[in-house]
Amino acid sequence: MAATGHSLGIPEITSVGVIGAGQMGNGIAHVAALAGLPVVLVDVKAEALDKALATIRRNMDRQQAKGALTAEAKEAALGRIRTGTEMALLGESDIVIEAATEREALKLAIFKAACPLLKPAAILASNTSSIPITRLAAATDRPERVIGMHFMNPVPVMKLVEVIRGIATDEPTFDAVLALAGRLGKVTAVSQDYPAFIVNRILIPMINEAVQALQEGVGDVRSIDTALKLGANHPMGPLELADFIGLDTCLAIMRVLHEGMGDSKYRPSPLLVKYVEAGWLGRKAGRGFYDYSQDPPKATR
Ligand SMILES: CC(=O)CC(=O)SCCNC(=O)CCNC(=O)[C@H](O)C(C)(C)COP(=O)(O)OP(=O)(O)OC[C@H]1O[C@@H](n2cnc3c(N)ncnc32)[C@H](O)[C@@H]1OP(=O)(O)O
Ligand SMILES: NC(=O)C1=CN([C@@H]2O[C@H](COP(=O)(O)OP(=O)(O)OC[C@H]3O[C@@H](n4cnc5c(N)ncnc54)[C@H](OP(=O)(O)O)[C@@H]3O)[C@@H](O)[C@H]2O)C=CC1
Repeated sequence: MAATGHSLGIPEITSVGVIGAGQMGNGIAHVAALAGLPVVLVDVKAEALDKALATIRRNMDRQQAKGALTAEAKEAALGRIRTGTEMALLGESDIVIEAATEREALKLAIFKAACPLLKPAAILASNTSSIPITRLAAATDRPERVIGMHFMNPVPVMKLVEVIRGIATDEPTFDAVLALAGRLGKVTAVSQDYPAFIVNRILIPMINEAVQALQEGVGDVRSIDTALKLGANHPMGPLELADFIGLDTCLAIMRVLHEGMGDSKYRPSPLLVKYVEAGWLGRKAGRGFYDYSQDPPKATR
């Protein structure tokens, strides 16, 4: 492990820990392992880890089929990923990137539990979509080494990492994370620590508006998605994208915006709330605005 030589002694990042093996956690593990970094992926459920490893292999197979990856490079990358349900496994990681469910109380509990197990110099990053980094940092023993490292979904494909400094985040931590993002082949955009940062401050209210338009009957699911795909050249319609992100995550982000900005223009659409209450969370649940038990998926309204 090479030292960077700055006064706080934060090491150059040569190993990565990831907490939460859902769609984002598996993507972050994927790109870090492909960049040659040893990765430890931790989740509360062993089944989530098995599923994540299968997803990573499937996505790497796809890259191999396209000629972007050799079989040897794929096996080497997969061999760099260790998984487990114990957070103590993160004790050797230079950076730990938290990618658990978008719930502030859960993230605060994870940060509190993780700190005593990490190297004193380890950076603690959150992939949160919306929760203030300063608030998460304040729950730790190292607020200067806490930072937002917000990857986009699907991580292996999307170029951007949004980097968010909390009020206490120091320069070496910021620099180390910019360097890591570069090593992962990503381009960074720096956001101030305001609710939902840049991408989701703009993207999620658009999705919420699409759900509101659906609720009001302005158009059905297909009309709304077709309108934005062909009318604004979006790769996915807003309802298809909401299903892809996860409706629980979209709702959690709208709630952070609503509370954090104190402005009624951010109120979540009641129909979005109803879908989440029904457990229709999108692709990961098999049903959201589309029903994925059918091929092609069938619009639900
Ligand atoms: C909520 C938050 O906090 C922040 C967010 O992330 S918001 C969400 C941001 N993401 C988006 O907006 C995604 C919008 N959608 C898209 O860009 C595209 O639909 C998509 C890239 C996901 C898929 O594109 P597509 O053309 O429909 O599908 P497909 O042709 O199968 O895939 C395009 C490429 O991505 C690759 N790909 C797709 N999913 C992949 C995955 N999970 N892993 C690895 N590669 C993947 C494909 O192999 C293909 O690669 P090539 O270009 O080398 O051929
Ligand atoms: N979905 C998206 O498009 C994007 C999401 N994000 C952010 O990334 C984070 C993860 O989102 P996403 O991957 O979509 O969510 P998922 O629901 O796919 O995955 C979250 C994972 O975290 C696990 N988890 C829950 N509690 C713990 C815990 N205490 N310790 C370890 N793991 C835990 C969950 O397990 P279980 O299922 O058992 O609860 C699940 O496996 C969120 O903060 C989200 O806002 C950021 C960018 C894009």
